[in-house]
Amino acid sequence: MTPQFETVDGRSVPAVTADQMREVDRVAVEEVGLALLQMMEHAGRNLAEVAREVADGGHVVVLAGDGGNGGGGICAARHLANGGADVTLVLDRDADELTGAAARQRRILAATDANVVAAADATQTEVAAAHIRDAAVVVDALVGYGLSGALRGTAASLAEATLDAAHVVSLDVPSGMDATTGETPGVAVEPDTTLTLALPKTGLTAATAGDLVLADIGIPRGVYDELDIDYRDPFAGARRVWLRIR
Ligand SMILES: NC(=O)C1=CN([C@@H]2O[C@H](COP(=O)(O)OP(=O)(O)OC[C@H]3O[C@@H](n4cnc5c(N)ncnc54)[C@H](O)[C@@H]3O)[C@@H](O)[C@H]2O)[C@H](O)CC1
Ligand SMILES: [K+]
Repeated sequence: MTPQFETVDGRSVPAVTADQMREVDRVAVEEVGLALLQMMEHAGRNLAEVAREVADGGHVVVLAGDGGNGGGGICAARHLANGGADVTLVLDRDADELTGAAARQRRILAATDANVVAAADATQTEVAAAHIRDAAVVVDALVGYGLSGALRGTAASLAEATLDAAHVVSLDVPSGMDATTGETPGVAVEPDTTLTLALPKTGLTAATAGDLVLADIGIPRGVYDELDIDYRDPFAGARRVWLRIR
């Protein structure tokens, strides 16, 4: 049965599959003119605020992959560093292997004093695991709704290391979980908090998502109307709202 989502004051919020969310992104960019980096900035800012609240001055470790999810995580690392937080970015590959928006975010981050670990080999993955163990909060931005099959390689090792972390905040969905079905074909992050973007994903459950927060990334209602998604603004002027899952 598909879970039902509502705000804490009882407003129902529709859930979308990964394919529907890809369509939302496509219409937002191609037909409405929003840029991916605009939406990502709102994602990263919201994520940084949530991580900062949990960290309460402690060390924040941001795990990032090469897709849109990783780009949002790297953007959050910048906002955390700008605000004076003690932040380490852990990449699941060499920095020069990043592409697209993630590479752009990495380039901008270089102008901050954030610490960066590229977990491209076993030694660096062990360094990253030690950071994860010592962190007040770990931000999981390895993979979002673009997951394909069981989590592999360094991303899988880093996800495994988060299972002992003090507090994990996942971006959009827990990495390793299928955003549409909620299935975990291999290792998956088990977050305390999930910050999901624009609309909740159908695979999120109370058991897998932890506390669920919905972040506004600036998508106008015309995008949802175009796709016949029954959207009633859940934010009421706030940047993010807590959701209940039934
Ligand atoms: N409007 C929005 O919703 C926005 C969403 N954002 C975030 O972007 C992701 C979706 O981005 P996409 O690039 O399509 O995919 P992902 O980042 O989720 O994943 C691609 C990334 O993951 C690697 N990967 C895939 N499967 C595996 C696997 N089994 N093992 C290891 N690695 C895997 C793949 O190689 C790529 O590197 C969405 O969830 C949001 O979080 C934007 O940030 C803002 C706009
Ligand atoms: K994630």
